[in-house]
Amino acid sequence: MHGGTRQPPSPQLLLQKKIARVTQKRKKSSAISLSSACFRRAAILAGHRSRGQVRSVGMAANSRRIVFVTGNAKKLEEVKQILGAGFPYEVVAKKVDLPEYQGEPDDISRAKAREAAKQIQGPCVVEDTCLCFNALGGLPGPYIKWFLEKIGPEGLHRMLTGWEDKSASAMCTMAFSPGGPQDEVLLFKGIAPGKIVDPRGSRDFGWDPCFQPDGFEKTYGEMTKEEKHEISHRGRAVRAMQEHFLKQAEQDS
Ligand SMILES: O=c1nc[nH]c2c1ncn2[C@H]1C[C@H](O)[C@@H](COP(=O)(O)OP(=O)(O)OP(=O)(O)O)O1
Ligand SMILES: [Mg+2]
Repeated sequence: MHGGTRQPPSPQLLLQKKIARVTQKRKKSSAISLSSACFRRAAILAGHRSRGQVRSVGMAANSRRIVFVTGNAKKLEEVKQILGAGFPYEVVAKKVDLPEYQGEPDDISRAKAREAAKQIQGPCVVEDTCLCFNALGGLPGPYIKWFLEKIGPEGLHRMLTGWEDKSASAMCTMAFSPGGPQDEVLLFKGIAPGKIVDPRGSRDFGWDPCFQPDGFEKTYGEMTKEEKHEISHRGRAVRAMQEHFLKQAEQDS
């Protein structure tokens, strides 16, 4: 790099600019709400609905909401924080205890989104979180919830006693269903590499105290929320989803 060269704008900054642009455009055109346009577009893209049919996906034409279906209040809090005030949707939570499916993460997220859409009778977003220990071939992976519940963050750390490799990755898969049982579910993934450590920091949220992301000396539990969201599995996945809907909104407006 030559002296004085400016750093390229961060992905967050670019995203904020896009949000501002789209929000501005929407203010100018009151013909159709942004989210409605996004959801309709997603349904069309999914290939199962023609332009004429998409209103039946269950999204009111003037709605500006994304229904996020989860049984976990902490996830909801984080998703809202990551989307931020600039996001032109209201995130509406629907607390449903969805089944804990087995299998590969993508299949689990798709099944979860379809089930959620069936239960709420309309388009929605769900997410599934995995914590994968490399020494264990990716386990506990999608089954982390039960491991955490039974043995806590200390136990997760102790599971790797006897293994030199403490590396792990946190993975969040956001899944959007346009609403219909046959509709294609769109997936947005975020992965954060790191390692499993003796727990440190806040015990507020799940396995946060025993996961230390690569490049940091702090665990998620020791980070501020802003620090965590900048690099976390969820931060990455939510921003990928946000980008997608904003791009669609820009094309639609
Ligand atoms: O950023 C995180 N930091 C620490 N712990 C976390 C995080 N994100 C999820 N977790 C925990 C919650 C649950 O014990 C398991 C994932 O299981 P997962 O099925 O995806 O979540 P859940 O059943 O609590 O909520 P949902 O109703 O959305 O399925 O890891
Ligand atoms: Mg769950």
